[in-house]
Parts: sequence; structure tokens; C-alpha cells
Amino acid sequence: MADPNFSFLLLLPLALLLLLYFIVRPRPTTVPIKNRHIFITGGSSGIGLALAHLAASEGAKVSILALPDDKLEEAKNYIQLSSGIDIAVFAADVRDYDAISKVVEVAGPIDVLIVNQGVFVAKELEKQGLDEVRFMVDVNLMGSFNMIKAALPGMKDRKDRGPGSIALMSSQAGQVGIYGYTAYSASKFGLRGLAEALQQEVIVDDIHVSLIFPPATDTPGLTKETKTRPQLTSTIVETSGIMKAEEVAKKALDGIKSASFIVPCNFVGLLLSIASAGLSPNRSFNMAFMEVVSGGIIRIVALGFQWNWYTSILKWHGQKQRT
Ligand SMILES: NC(=O)C1=CN([C@@H]2O[C@H](COP(=O)(O)OP(=O)(O)OC[C@H]3O[C@@H](n4cnc5c(N)ncnc54)[C@H](OP(=O)(O)O)[C@@H]3O)[C@@H](O)[C@H]2O)C=CC1
Ligand SMILES: CCCCCCCCCCCCCCCC(=O)[C@@H](N)CO
Repeated sequence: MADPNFSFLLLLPLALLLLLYFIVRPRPTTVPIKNRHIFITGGSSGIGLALAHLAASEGAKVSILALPDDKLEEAKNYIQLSSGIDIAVFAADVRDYDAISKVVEVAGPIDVLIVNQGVFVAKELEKQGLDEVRFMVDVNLMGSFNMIKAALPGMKDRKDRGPGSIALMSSQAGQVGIYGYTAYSASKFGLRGLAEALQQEVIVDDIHVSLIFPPATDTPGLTKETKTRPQLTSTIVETSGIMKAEEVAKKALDGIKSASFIVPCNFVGLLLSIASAGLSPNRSFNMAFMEVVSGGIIRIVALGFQWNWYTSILKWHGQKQRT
């Protein structure tokens, strides 16, 4: 007979795993993408373009939407040249509800909606005009509401067409507030509330919500941002490294296909997701187990990161005052 204390130690995690296996909600499922209509906003550049390319090469029928400019046709040609596949392109501003409603009508019912458009201008709030704050909230948050409101009736109407998905492109700056990102972080944190509530509302329609949290990603948008962003923003953002748009697109599409609610993209992202799990749903009992057993220790790691960032901030201000 094994030492009774020892078998108890072994039984405890097994009992926890079993409990989590039965209680995780919504139940695990998968979202197929082959031959299905995938609609990607902000699909003309960066992460959205990489997603369009990847989904098309996996056999999805892809539509992309972006502002009316040359980049849309360039994206279509790039995907046609590199994969031989035709995608549909639509020009509209996500801030214009009537315009995107018309687009959705023409594009036809959507199986997988990827709300990816986003703008970011990093600046201390004191230096950032309210026009720039409104710009980020309008495009990133209100634009996402507009897009989902326009697409949802058609998505709910899908009869016998299998599970659907609504995926929202947040950011690691939507899991933790970062110096220089007051407006951007607020717009991305907002998506989380939207996603958590929406999942409860659409679960009966077999629609599955995913929230994607990339770290800094090498895209035209990032290149533009880094030219003007505060030094401290860069210092903190670099904690999580930088990914290629194609790598983020792969993580995102895998997360959508496995109907994961929270989709981290790198190792730091996995830690961040556990640290910020809160009351978000989790379909995976394995991940839920990780959250439960490592929660305390990861909180210590999180406080360590804050210690490090506050040290940098105070040091930087100290240097500025001396010069
Ligand atoms: N790059 C990064 O470091 C990270 C990015 N993210 C998020 O990922 C998403 C994509 O970012 P990224 O690929 O870098 O961005 P890019 O700037 O490279 O591309 C943004 C896309 O969104 C479109 N878009 C912008 N405004 C509107 C609008 N009002 N209506 C319709 N379409 C619009 C752009 O179209 P057009 O070119 O015509 O303006 C473009 O297709 C964003 O939500 C961003 O916040 C998250 C974490 C890190
Ligand atoms: C246990 C806790 C671990 C904590 C580690 C935290 C590391 C956080 C780094 C966050 C980087 C966010 C980059 C977002 C950039 C972005 O969204 C772009 N649009 C702009 O560059």
C-alpha cells in the first residue's frame, strides 16, 4: 500500500481535473473553415492580410474589408499571385454603420467574422488630443459593434451550416494597461466586455466568440506607430517581444478553429492570459486546470513585472529631470 498521504496528493489534482472536465462551459467544439465564408475587417494590411492569405490557402471563401484605397486591390492581387485564389474585397469605413450594412448584404451570409481593423497612436494622455482618443475608440470599439450588429442577423440565420465564429482582434495591451496606451488599451479592454457578454447571447445560435491577444507584431501599422511612440511605451512593449504577422495569423486561425475564447499568441501571452483569466469562460479543462494551479504563482510574476516597469518609469523621469 502506498503511503496514504502520498495517494491523497495524487488524487487531489485528478479530482480537480475531473471536476473541471465536467464543469467547463461552453462545451468544447470546433469551427471548420474549409469552403466557408470568412469575412475579415482590416484585411488589406498586416495581421488581417496574413489571415486572409492563410484562410484562403486553407480553402475558405474569403472577403476582406478596409477603407477605400489602393491597398484593397493590392491585397487581392497579392493573394491571387501567391496562392492562385480569388478573394472578394469591400471598401467601407467601420465607423459608418449604413455603409457596412450594405457591404454585408452584398457579401452574403458570414460563417466566420474576424473583426480585426484597428488604429493605434501611442502618446501620454496629457499630450494626446481628444480627437485621437475618439479616433481609437471609434474605430477599434464602436467599429467592432457596427460590424457585429451588421453581420449578426445573417449569421444567426444560418440553417444547418455548422458552427459559426465571431473573432475579435484585441492586443496584449487589452489584457494589461501600458504607459502611452490609455486610449488604445481602453478600446481593447472594451472588446473583452463585449466578447464575454456576446458569447452568452449567441451560444444558442452555435456561434463561438474568440478574443485574440497578439504581442507587438511586425506590420505597417506598427512601423508607423514606432516612429512617434514614447520611449517608455517601447520599453514595456518589448517585454513581450515581437511576432511576424504570419505567426500571429496562424495562432489566431488555430484559436478560431478550436473555438477558444481566449487566444494567446506567445509564451508571455499565455502567462498574461492566466494572470487575467478573471471570470472569462474556458472550454479547455486542461487550460482551466493550469489557471487554477498556477494562478497564485503567476500573480507573483505579474507583480514582478509591475515592479520592473515602475522602476523603469521612475528612473526615466529621474534622468529627464537631471538633464
Ligand atoms: N501590429 C501590432 O503590433 C498589433 C496589432 N494588434 C491589432 O491587430 C489589428 C491589426 O493590426 P495591424 O495589422 O498592425 O494594422 P495595420 O495598420 O497594418 O492594418 C490595419 C487594417 O485595418 C484597416 N482599417 C483601419 N481603419 C479602418 C476603418 N475605419 N474602417 C475599415 N478598415 C479600417 C486598414 O485599412 P486601410 O489600410 O485601408 O486603412 C488595414 O487594413 C488591430 O486591431 C491592432 O490593434 C494587436 C496587437 C499588436
Ligand atoms: C504573468 C504576467 C506576465 C506579464 C507580461 C506582460 C508583458 C506585457 C507586454 C505587453 C505588450 C503589448 C504590446 C501591444 C502592442 C500593440 O497592440 C500594438 N498595436 C502597438 O504596438
